Amino acid sequence: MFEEDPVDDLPAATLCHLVDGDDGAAGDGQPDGDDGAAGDGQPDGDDGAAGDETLLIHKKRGVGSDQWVGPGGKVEPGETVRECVVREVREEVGIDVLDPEKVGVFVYRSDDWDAVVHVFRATEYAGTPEETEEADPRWFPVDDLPLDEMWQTDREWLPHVLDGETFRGRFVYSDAEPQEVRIETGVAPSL
Ligand SMILES: CNc1ncnc2c1ncn2[C@@H]1O[C@H](COP(=O)(O)OP(=O)(O)OP(=O)(O)O)[C@@H](O)[C@H]1O
Repeated sequence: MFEEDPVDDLPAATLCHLVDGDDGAAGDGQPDGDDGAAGDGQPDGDDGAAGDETLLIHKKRGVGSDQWVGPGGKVEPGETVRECVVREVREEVGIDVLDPEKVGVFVYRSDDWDAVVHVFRATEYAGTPEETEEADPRWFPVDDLPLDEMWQTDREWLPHVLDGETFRGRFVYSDAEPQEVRIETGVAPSL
């Protein structure tokens, strides 16, 4: 899938999709939010009524600003992708992800930025997500994502990732519109 891309020469970036179920497994030992209020930094969930939720950020700046996206960012020199995703989630929303697992990878090409994006899924974290200069976090039900305000290609792979599947993809954008979309699911997310 990436034969045409000199992936070793592309900048690397990460994304984290934190999934919090209603089984009490995730979180920091505190009760999950129980008032159902959106944007309280707590997943709904310990009343058995809600399904899984995932943490998205409304990005205030940088690539993809003004959209909802998983927390993440660019890999720094000398850093592994796993170290990057842990650092970026801490910087952007103030929590520590404890069990990030790489579940996907995609090559992104556009008019002004190319990258290899490493996608992680996590279910365990410590702390409470908080708004920062970079990001406004909010929990969304996995079956009610704000897809109209996300990268268009997220809809191709994010439901698979939230379902625990792996994927590889290649997305070419021009004028903020996808021109080429290739995806394989159920494959090792190597690179
Ligand atoms: C179809 N294309 C895409 N779909 C979904 N997400 C995408 C993406 N292309 C880039 N991304 C993510 O966008 C962030 C950029 O990084 P960004 O936040 O600008 O970097 P970083 O936090 O290091 O910021 P500074 O450069 O220090 O400002 C980073 O998470 C990266 O994975």
